[in-house]
Amino acid sequence: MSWTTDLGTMHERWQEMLPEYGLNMAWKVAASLGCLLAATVFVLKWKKKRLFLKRVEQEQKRREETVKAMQEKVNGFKKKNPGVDQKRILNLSLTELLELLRDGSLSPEGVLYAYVEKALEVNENTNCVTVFLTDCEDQLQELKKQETHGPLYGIPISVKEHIGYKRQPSTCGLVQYLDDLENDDSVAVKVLKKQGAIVFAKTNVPQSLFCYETSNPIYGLTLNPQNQAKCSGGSSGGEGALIGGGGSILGLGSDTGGSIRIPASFCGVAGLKPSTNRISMKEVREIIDGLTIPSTVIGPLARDVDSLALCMKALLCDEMFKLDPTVPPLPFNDQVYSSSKPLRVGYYETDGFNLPSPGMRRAVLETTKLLEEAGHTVVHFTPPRIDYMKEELFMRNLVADGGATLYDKLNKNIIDPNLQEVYLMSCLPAVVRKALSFFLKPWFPRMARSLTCSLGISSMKDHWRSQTAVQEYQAEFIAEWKTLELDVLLCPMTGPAYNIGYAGKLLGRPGWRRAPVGRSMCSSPIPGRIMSALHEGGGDPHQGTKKQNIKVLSYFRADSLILFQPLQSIVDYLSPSGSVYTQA
Ligand SMILES: CCCCCCCCCCCCCC(=O)O
Repeated sequence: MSWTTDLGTMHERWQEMLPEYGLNMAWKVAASLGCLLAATVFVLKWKKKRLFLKRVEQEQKRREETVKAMQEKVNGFKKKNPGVDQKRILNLSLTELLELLRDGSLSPEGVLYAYVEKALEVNENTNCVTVFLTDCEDQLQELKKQETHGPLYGIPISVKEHIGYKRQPSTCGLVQYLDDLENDDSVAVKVLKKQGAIVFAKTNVPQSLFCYETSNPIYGLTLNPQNQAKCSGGSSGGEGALIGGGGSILGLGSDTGGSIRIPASFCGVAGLKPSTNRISMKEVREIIDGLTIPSTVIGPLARDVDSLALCMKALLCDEMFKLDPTVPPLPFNDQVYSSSKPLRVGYYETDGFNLPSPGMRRAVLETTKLLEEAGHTVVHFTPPRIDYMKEELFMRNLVADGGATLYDKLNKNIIDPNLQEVYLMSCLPAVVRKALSFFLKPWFPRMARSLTCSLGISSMKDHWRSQTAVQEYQAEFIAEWKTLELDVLLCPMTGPAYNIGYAGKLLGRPGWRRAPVGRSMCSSPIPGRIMSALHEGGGDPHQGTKKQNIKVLSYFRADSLILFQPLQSIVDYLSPSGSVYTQA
């Protein structure tokens, strides 16, 4: 064989091998790139998790230090003042406590440390405090400088975690906000201080606030103070647990779709969701900035209805109207509050969408009887088109961007187990949600509708249409209300408290099924608790009407919480009961 023939054969063989060799090579390169990519993703994820956990660990340490510092302050005070009767102080109602503070029988220090000591104990049992505010001694000094005693003189108060407090983060349970310390107090906190209150703790929230189970990867899970197998509800679950356990006499929470009302119900305390922008939202962190329908509002939680009214009276003052001129300058209407005129009370046991628990249904009916015996007129009320309101109006507007903002906020975090489903839903591309909705429709019509609503608003035209639909629904609700000439509406409330893990699960599955939640998710009711809620309303302050129209009927001993709602509150939030989205 000649030299040239050799070369020719080699060339031919090379030509034959090339495709195979090239293909093998391509596979190898692709596989290596894939491995590299996977390894990079893994390393980045691992790094992110490590950074996250490190930052969380630092925050937990900081939190522990505030616990220790507060314990030391309590010990120091008790050593110097051995005669202070903590038990007596804790048993006083807010009105009684204020009286004794004003006449000097009790000192603000004595009251503060009695509550801090109890709060430390409740926190130990329920994990409800995110941070103790160790500057409370400075606040006591400031209080001494005040010339007159404000309406909350010497009252220790707790606030929900996302309500701004200077030099503290407002995280909403999200790690990216841990280093974003507030430069100043929020308006609500400034007003509380001005009125004589001592703010001593910030309380726990669910991750992102969009959940009815108070749990997040930074501060952990908050338990129910009455029964540790139960959750405290959310999103003001830290407040509910602290007040329900006796560690605070008054607190501020916030509510978009039940976040004051549900923890109040679960923890056996009273709560008020006031009308939109009644209390300033300045320097209160919101998850979806710019969300106006539905809107978030700050409101008080306390042991009884009188304390809620007292807190509202104190907050609705010139100081707040001056600090935040967007808040309508309407003071509390005491005349309406203390009126004993018989009322026309509308009621319903179920809104036809959410099934009440048996205890709740019974409580509503027993309450109607008590109201009649007390001389009020009770009329049955059918809330109009609740499924439409909850799905098309509330849900669609809440996630008008299809969940994109929520996804952005959660994405920087380890996702709390209670938020997994919501997170997953917000990750799903629109086309997948549409397809899922289509296939699920015959078997799970509610779930299918929820998926469609989770797509949000697709265009400006759609947005205006949705706003009009909200206005039309409000008009429909008002018309129904006026036909029956109602003063107030008595509604069932979500509760009794759910076992741990269930309140969170409900969020990702709005409207999947009509499950007998009363039986499957709640077990025994909380016996003999005083539970009540009150709602505030009146003419639209922006339109210059004068009535503030607070109605407080009374409170009742029942095994379930009852909700009283005057008209404005309902129309404001499109939410005729606190049980929105909780019992699907
Ligand atoms: C695409 C994402 C779907 C997200 C579903 C969100 C459900 C919203 C529940 C509303 C919770 C409101 C809590 C509150 O009252 O502050």
